[in-house]
Formats: sequence, C-alpha cells, structure tokens
Amino acid sequence: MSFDVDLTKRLGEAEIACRIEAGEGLTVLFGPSGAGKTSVLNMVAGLVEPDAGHVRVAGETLFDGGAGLDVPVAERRAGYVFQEPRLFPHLRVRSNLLYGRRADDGLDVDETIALLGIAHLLDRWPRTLSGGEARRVAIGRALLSDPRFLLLDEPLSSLDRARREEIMTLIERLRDTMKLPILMVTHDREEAARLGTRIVEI
Ligand SMILES: Nc1ncnc2c1ncn2[C@@H]1O[C@H](COP(=O)(O)OP(=O)(O)OP(=O)(O)O)[C@@H](O)[C@H]1O
Repeated sequence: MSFDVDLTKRLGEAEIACRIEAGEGLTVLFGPSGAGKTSVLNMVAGLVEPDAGHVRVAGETLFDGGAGLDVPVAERRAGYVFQEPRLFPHLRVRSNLLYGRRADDGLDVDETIALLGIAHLLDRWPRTLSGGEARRVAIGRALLSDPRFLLLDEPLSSLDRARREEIMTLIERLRDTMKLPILMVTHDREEAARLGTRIVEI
C-alpha cells in the first residue's frame, strides 16, 4: 500500500479524523474548507503529531500512537509542496532548489529546471518572484530532494493554463514512471479526475 493512514487529531474546536487505504498511484484528498486536509498532510509529513492512530507509507511505519513510534520529519523524506511556497528568503532560487539535494540520482536537475520553466529565475531572490514562479520553484525543490513520497497541497493553484498543463503532465510522469506515492489536496474536480488514481473524501 502506498498510504495506510488512520488518525485522529483535535485542533482547537476541530476534530479531525482521516482514514486512507491507498494502493499505488496518486491519492486525492477532497473536502470542504476546514475539514482538515492540510492538517492530514502535516501529520503524514511529521510536522504535526496525531493524537492517535498510525501513518504508514510504502510499507514503512512513520507513526504509531499505540507503539509510541514517531519517525522524525527529516527521516521521513517527504517531498512537501506547501499551500504557500515557503521558499527560504535568504537563498537565491538556485540554492532553494538544491537545498534538499542528496545524491545525484533521481530527477536530473537541469531537466527538472527546464520542465518547470524556471531556468531564467535561478539567480533571483524569492521576494522578486510572482506567485506562480515561486510555486514552480517550490515544486522543483520538493522533487529534487529525492523524496520517497510527495505531499502536494493545491500545487496547481495560481498557475496559468499552459503552466498547469505542463505541471499536470509532470505529476503524471512522477505517478506513472517513477511510481512515487503521491497524496494531493485539490479543490478542482477536473484536476482530481485527471490525476487521481482514487479520491478520498474527508
Ligand atoms: N493550530 C490550530 N489551532 C486551532 N485550530 C486549528 C489549528 N490548525 C488548524 N485548526 C483548525 O483545524 C481545522 C482543519 O484545518 P486545515 O487547515 O487542516 O483544513 P483544510 O481542510 O486544509 O482547509 P482549507 O481547504 O481551507 O485549506 C480548521 O477548522 C482549523 O481552523
């Protein structure tokens, strides 16, 4: 199974409960605003600790409340594209992209840069980028960190049509060729239908 998740978490007034049993491919997390989709991604990434339950990705247990197991964030090796790009403001685009780079396997740096159309931005500071440019850099940074799985929080919002199309094609390739388990939040039905191997409502 790519994602085997069963967790609960109380956040303020909200009681979040989520169950995912997903085979390979891309799992879309769908649901109304405030349902807890981002919180679920944060718990799978290891940024927020669930109150109870378990998180397993590609057969490996990352969290198990009963067993007292909680694998630290860095060891989980999630490629996380946040809702806001969250680039490091003190690093130029090039350094942001290479921040999590491990060995020189996985995706090719130049090829990824070309695919995302960000070659002309490499020497820029994050504060000078448009929303869509920053988002593409954030996607590149996640992909180049040699992740074991991807967490995508509305990765295509704020992109124009042409760029959306290119990035959808890239996500399809990651899903089908590289076989990366992907958990993606989207509000867009068309996106969900095209990219999702399955849709989980929360
Ligand atoms: N730190 C916190 N303290 C209190 N409540 C919180 C906290 N974080 C999140 N919540 C609440 O938990 C619920 C889930 O939030 P979350 O951001 O996960 O929802 P979401 O489904 O991703 O929403 P959206 O689609 O609007 O991004 C919301 O009701 C939110 O107000």
